[in-house]
This record gives sequence, C-alpha cells and structure tokens, in this order.
Amino acid sequence: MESMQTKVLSNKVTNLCQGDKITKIPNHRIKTFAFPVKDSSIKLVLHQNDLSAPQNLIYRPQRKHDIATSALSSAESCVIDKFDPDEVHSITKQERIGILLLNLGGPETLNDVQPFLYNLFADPDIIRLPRLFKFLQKPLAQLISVLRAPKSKEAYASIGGGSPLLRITNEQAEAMKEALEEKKLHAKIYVGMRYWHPFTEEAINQIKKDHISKLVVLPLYPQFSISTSGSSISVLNNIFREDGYFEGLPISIIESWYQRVGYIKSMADLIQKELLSFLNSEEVMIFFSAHGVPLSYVEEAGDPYKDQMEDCISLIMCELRSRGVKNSHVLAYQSRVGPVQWLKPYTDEKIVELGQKGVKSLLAVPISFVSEHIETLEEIDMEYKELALESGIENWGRVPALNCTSSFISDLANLIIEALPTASAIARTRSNNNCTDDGEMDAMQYAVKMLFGSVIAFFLLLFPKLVSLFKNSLF
Ligand SMILES: C=CC1=C(C)c2cc3[nH]c(cc4nc(cc5[nH]c(cc1n2)c(C)c5CCC(=O)O)C(CCC(=O)O)=C4C)c(C)c3C=C
Ligand SMILES: [Fe+2]
Repeated sequence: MESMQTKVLSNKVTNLCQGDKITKIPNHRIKTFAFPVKDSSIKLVLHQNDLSAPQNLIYRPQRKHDIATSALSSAESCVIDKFDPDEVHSITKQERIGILLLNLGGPETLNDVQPFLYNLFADPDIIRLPRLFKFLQKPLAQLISVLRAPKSKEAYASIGGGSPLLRITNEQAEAMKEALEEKKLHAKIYVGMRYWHPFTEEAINQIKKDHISKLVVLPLYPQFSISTSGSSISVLNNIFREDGYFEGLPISIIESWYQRVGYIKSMADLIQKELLSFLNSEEVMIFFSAHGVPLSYVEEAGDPYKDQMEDCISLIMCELRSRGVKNSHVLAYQSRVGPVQWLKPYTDEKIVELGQKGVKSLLAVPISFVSEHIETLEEIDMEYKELALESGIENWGRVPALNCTSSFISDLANLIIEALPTASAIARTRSNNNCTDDGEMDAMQYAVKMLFGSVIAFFLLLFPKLVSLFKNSLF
C-alpha cells in the first residue's frame, strides 16, 4: 500500500515521521494544503501561539476537483502531532455543537416518486448542461422525471412502496449521537437531504433555531463525487454565503472519508462474514459494485470519484489480505441513466462476462453508499441476481450495507470529533455569476426562459419517435 506523508517546515514540504513536532515560523500563512496521508492516525494540527488548543486540523484527501474549502486559514505556528481527544473536549465544552448529516433522500410513497425525480434531475450537478442551455434544466427535469417515473415507481413498489433511506439515516443519526455521548461529546444531530424531505434547508432552519455555535458537516458518502457530496455541499455553501447567521460561525465540512481505517475494517468485517456463508468460500469472487457517474464527470470535470473508489477498494482488499483472505475481486459500476457513457465496466455486462468465463460464485459488495436503498434492494438483490443466475453463476450473495454497524458508527463519531478543531468561519464571497441562480435572475428573464424551455420540452413530448428514443436509451 502506497503511503505518502508530508510535513510543513517553514515554506518547505518534506517527509514526515509519525509523532514529529514542528514549529513553524510565526505569521506564516497556509492557504490550501493537500495532505495525502492514508494512515489516518497522523494529522496536521495548526496551533496559534497563545492558545493551547488546536485551531485547525487538516484532514483532506488528495483530490483533483476543488470546491470551496474553509478549514485552512492562517496560523501562527504549526505542529504535527497525533490527535488527542481530551484536548478537543476541553475546547468544546462551552459550545453548542451541531452535526449535519447530508444524504440524498428518497421518495417515501409512490406519489413522491415523480417530484423526487424532478428535484434530482433539476440539479445542475446531476444533469450538467452547457451554460448556454442552462435555461432548459427545469423543463428537461420535468420531462425526464415524468418519463422515468413509471419505471422508478415499479422499482420502489417492489421494495415496499418507498425508500428506506430516511428511516436508516435517522437511525444512524441516533446511533451516532449515542456514540458521541459515550466519547463525552454532546451534540445535536441534523439530517439534511438533497432531493426529498427533510431538505437541507429544513435542517438549516432547525440549526438556527437551536442556536448552534459550531457545526460539523458530514456527507454520508464515503467517496466524493460532484454529483453527491459535491452537490450537497454546494447547496450548503450557497446558504452559508447568503445567510448572516453563518457569518463567523465555525464550520467544518468533511468532503470524503473512505480511507478511514474504521470504515475500511468495518467493510472488511462484513465481507469476511458474508464469504463464510458460501460452501466454497475461497472460490468466491468479490464483486464490488459502485454507483456509476457519467465518464465526463471524471474526464472533463475532474471528479475524484473514480480515483477514490479504486483507492478505497485497494484499501479494503489490503485489509482482507492481511487477514488471510485470498479471494479474487473486481470493480464495476451500476445504475447508469441516459444515453451518455458512464464509468466502465458496467455491472450488468461484467456479470454476464464472468458467467461466460465460468465464474460460479459471486459476492456483490455495494460500495458507494452506507445504507440500504433502492439500488441494493431492487437493482442488486433482484435484477443483478436474476441476471447472474441466467448467466451461469450458481452461487450469489450480497454484503449488507453498513447501516448502523457499531464499529462504523463509532468511527464516524471519531471522525466528527477529529473534525471539530478544523471548524472555521466560511468566507462569505458572493458569487458574481449573473445567470446561474434563479434568485439572481429577474422575474421577466425567468418567465421567458421557463416558457421557452417548456415549449421545447412540449415539442419533444409531441414527437413519439424522439420519446421512444428517450425511453429506450435513457430510461
Ligand atoms: C454515491 C452514490 C451515488 C452516485 C455517485 C449517484 C449519481 C447519480 N445518480 C443518478 C440518478 C439517480 N439516482 C437515483 C437514486 C439514488 N442514487 C443514489 C446514490 C448515488 N447517485 C442513491 C443512494 C439513490 C437511491 C435513493 C433511494 O431512494 O433509495 C435515482 C432514482 C432511482 C431510480 O429511478 O433509479 C436516479 C434517477 C445520476 C444521474 C447520477 C450521476 C450523475
Ligand atoms: Fe443516483
């Protein structure tokens, strides 16, 4: 396993040994700092000379796509040290700590499916239109959501009529609160969903009512993607910029956490346990199935999702190998939507290929999400299982999602505690982007764009050939 460690000494970045303490020259400013450390026991803590408590703690995986980050500002001196929870508690006793868990959200009833899909496709981080065509976003979302709704409804009906996501996320929040209390940190936990209730805005209103004085934001996606954590964080950053409450409020945003030892070990535990349920466990191929993203996200927009996914899988396999598990493994991407190319190999094609090659036993491991959801319960458990059995795979198994696994929840609680000292005020620079936000568009401009977009969408609906092309290739 590659492990790169870095230390700051004056202006230089050199190699670091665990436990190194380095005092940096006073008044040195640190603006951004990539900290590509895979061993999460090593942290970089920035101290101010007159305070004994850490002011900032940097915990940033290496990534290509740069979105707003706030944790790093200026520091008087710099110490590289191991994380000390007692020190954190001493500075947080007087605070009203809030933890905001971000997630995707899902329809609770079949009637919610179409409006939920509308919210999803109206997100410019999900359908990325060129600037010139941005005005089509909402009419297109309306069209696609109406066309896709019947298929999605069928899938949600087959798993009981709605998504289990809110229930599981609430259970995780409750379990996290208890784990934090055991670690002597009292915090209020909020759930903010991107596409369904309770929306992020609802969670933010509650945070304000509760007079939270320090906030940690934790997206429940281990790996960062523009389409998931990125989208949720940009909604938040817009709120933080516009709302005076957040001016000066210390906030720490955790962007990804797939490389945490606690998470990796929890995943390895689940895989190891499930392998034992096969009669021929050493012959089973471990089949990691990650939610896909369009290829352009990675190749054009610099989404670090694929790199992080591959990294994550090599860390899990490394952990399994250290336990003597020698099974082969493969990574494929599921749940593609639309006519564009997505990350490959595709899960369905890979299953067929493996069946043709004579593989007899597969263990599916959902890897991009930590709760059961439609794509584990319907796509993997029903569609892919059926496809596998038709393709000659004889033994099929699936690793459950982490949900409330206690080692995992405890590790997330540690992550929150470690992130607290990094909380710092978000820079409130207003975007000078004129035309991307409805709020910034005048009413007339908005009405014209909606009307024009709706006319185009309406014409698309009138052409049966186009619609059937949409239906066949998109949905
Ligand atoms: C890390 C996980 C996810 C990524 C990456 C992601 C990207 C992504 N998704 C869509 C389109 C849809 N996603 C849908 C549901 C859905 N997606 C995720 C996770 C990721 N999505 C979850 C957990 C869920 C399920 C929520 C639930 O209700 O249980 C759906 C709706 C379901 C369906 O109709 O299939 C769509 C559509 C795109 C286009 C995309 C990247 C651009
Ligand atoms: Fe999705």
